[in-house]
Amino acid sequence: MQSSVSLTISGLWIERGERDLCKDFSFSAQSGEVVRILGENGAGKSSLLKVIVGVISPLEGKIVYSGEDVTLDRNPLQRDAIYIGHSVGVKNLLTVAENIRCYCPDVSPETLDTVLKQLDLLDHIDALVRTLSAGQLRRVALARLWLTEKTLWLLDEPFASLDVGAIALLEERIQLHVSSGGLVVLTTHQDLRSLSCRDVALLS
Ligand SMILES: Nc1ncnc2c1ncn2[C@@H]1O[C@H](COP(=O)(O)OP(=O)(O)OP(=O)(O)O)[C@@H](O)[C@H]1O
Repeated sequence: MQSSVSLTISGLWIERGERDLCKDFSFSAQSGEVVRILGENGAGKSSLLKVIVGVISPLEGKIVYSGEDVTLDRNPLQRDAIYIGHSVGVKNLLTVAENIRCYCPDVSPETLDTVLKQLDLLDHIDALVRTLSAGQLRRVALARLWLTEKTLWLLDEPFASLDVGAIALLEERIQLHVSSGGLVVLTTHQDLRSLSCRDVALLS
């Protein structure tokens, strides 16, 4: 994991489906922080994360990652980042283990077992992910999050579909990640129990 990172967004303007989102939006964050993007349904929170990771392009604005202008080329940021969106990014025709190995090819069988056990997925290790529940699918994405050693976590509604135990586990892991130099930008409509975040509001 890279030791210290920062993200600065200035003058951002996103247009989606002829709607203006985040007009003249700016924020800055650095290693050690959890930034929670707040806003009503449709305010543009998911769109903002997609812009940061480079899935969609803004109309205007500047994105600087760890001192480097990445507005036109998000590669330096993408190398350090993991983005988990609403659809969690699993391949339906692969098993749980195969899905995780797609992203983490070097994971040892022991480490994989340990993480799947923590997430209560060990009994499903050879199950096709299309046979899993919504919460279990999200747990597969969390296994990926634990195992890929990325500094910048971009998480869109990461607590969705999780039960109380998994929410507590995720809050704990996020806290641990930022304590060891990570940076987390997330969206959630969920009340968080133990996680301290800095709130950044997106006005619609
Ligand atoms: N693929 C798309 N094409 C056109 N417009 C889109 C697309 N995706 C989202 N939008 C529009 O962009 C706006 C912002 O959507 P976005 O998903 O970013 O909001 P959000 O704040 O994450 O909402 P929620 O809290 O409901 O998840 C909405 O008006 C939505 O209709």
